[in-house]
Amino acid sequence: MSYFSRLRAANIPWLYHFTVLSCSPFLLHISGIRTCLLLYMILTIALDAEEVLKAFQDPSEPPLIPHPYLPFLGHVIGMFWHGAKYFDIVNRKTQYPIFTLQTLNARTIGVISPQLAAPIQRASKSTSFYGMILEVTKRLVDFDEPSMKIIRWNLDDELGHHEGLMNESHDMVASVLSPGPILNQISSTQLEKFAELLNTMAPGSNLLSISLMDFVKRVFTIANAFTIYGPQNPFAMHPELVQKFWDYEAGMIKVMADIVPSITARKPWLARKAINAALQEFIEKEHYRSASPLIQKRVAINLKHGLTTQMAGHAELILLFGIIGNAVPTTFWFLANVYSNPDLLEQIRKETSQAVLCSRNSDKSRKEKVINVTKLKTMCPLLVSTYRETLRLIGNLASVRLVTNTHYISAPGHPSYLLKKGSMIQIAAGVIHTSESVWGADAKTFNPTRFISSTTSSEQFSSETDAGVTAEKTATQLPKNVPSAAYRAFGGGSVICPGRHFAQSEILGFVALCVNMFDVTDGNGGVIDLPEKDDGRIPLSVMKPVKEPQVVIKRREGEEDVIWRLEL
Ligand code: HEM
Repeated sequence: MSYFSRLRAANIPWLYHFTVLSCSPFLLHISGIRTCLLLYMILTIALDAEEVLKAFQDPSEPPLIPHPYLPFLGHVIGMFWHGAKYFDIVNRKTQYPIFTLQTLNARTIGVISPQLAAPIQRASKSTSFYGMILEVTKRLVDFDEPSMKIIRWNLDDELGHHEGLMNESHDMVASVLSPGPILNQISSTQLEKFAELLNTMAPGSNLLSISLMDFVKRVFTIANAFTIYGPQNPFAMHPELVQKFWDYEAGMIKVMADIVPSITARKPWLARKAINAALQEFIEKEHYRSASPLIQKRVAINLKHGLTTQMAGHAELILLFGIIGNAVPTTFWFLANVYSNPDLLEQIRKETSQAVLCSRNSDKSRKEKVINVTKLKTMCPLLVSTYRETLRLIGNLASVRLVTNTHYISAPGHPSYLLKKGSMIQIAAGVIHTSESVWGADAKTFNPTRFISSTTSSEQFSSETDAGVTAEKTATQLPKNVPSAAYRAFGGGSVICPGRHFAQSEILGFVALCVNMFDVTDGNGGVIDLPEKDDGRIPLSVMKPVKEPQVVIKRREGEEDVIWRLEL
């Protein structure tokens, strides 16, 4: 199709333009014609520009969807207004597997098809994750320009080798958090810390009245800080920072907007200042020397490449967010899904009892129960499947990539698509996770058995530990016929979340411990209501609830004096 035919076919009111142009000389004076034509030109450019861009687009590019009322700005406002839901809104109208949105002077490519997501996340040589997130990170943690220069150096191997701070740090994090002895050691410390904290939270017949989210926040922040950052971590040295971290987390978008944040985002901005100061102290006083290998190596890399102690401290803020920012809301939803459904709770209690070992403590005065997390992964398919299903329905964080080299992608059943250098890609996890064509007619509903396979030979979900024990039913990575790129809770490709193995152990262990230790009810002793998901925010992590439920937590009857432990 020639450019001319494409222009003719575009959604442009040619008759209106022709009428205005041909009638204005007869209706207006010379000076009036000039003003009129000027106004007309501005209006035309403004209103039809995206249609013209669409007509001149390379036919192999993902089709451009012009905004119906407000070119250049309309889609940007839509994304801010509707958050991750915006791709769903656009997709419902167009049903394209991949499309382009003009966002100011840039192009955002929305990917709705998991078949096309697969080659995109594989093309790590022509796309960049860091190219998209570094500017956001700079604003989030308050990096200065000299640090950004160090961080940006050879970011995507553009100098032909794999050196540089980000490359070294990425490879180190991926290696330390991969299945193996270091990860096992970190996970074991974390599980022991969870048990130590929970044993003291609602002891004996005491009742703990608390917001369910605050309960998870408190335990996860203290335990993760201890496990990853060591006994002299900033939260142990300054306990008031636990609340401040979450004050910051709640206002990250406002801080990131960076419009006089000391006024427009005062609470999160002040909270960040306090945490950053404590992180700087953590580096300057060398408290990281007693932290996990992950932090010891990370700080060493950052200092070696020339970050100041202050900036090396700031750098930890983004990792802290990576460690607890997703794990906390995920655990909240996992608990909410289980405690709001008495049948599921009963089944999970029964199933996890297989992984509980009973004994007596050293002086034989109290009963001790130990939950083995390796057994949870291999013998408790319902627990594992509920975890994965929980993540499927709350994981709407788009995988973002910047196209660094113009290239084609292809996938079975689709034409080849041209992705041009400079375009920003967003693989729309939220849309893919709830697509009926991918997950079946019940795609939008919670089905805790979705990831259970009835065959004994199916792929085991547990990858990091010895999966010697097989159950009759096993939790599978994916239900039959669902392509692997359709499960996007942890992203995909070379930057797939390196913390996913750690997250799985800590979350399965924590939830199994809670269901075995506690009854969790609403204020009147009844079953808690499942809160509504807030899917209208710009997501930086998995979805949050619209309202955080208040709950009452107490030890299960007959179990009041048991000492609980978790082991890997
Ligand atoms: C349920 C919990 C978690 C979820 C849902 C989650 C999700 C994600 C997602 C979606 C990404 C982006 C990947 C992409 O765009 O392809 C990511 C990256 C990352 N996550 Fe996680 N995450 C979780 C827990 C953790 C934990 C516990 C850690 C650390 C111990 C961690 C460390 C990281 C890091 C360092 C990255 C950046 C990867 C890179 O630079 O290559 N995450 N995570």
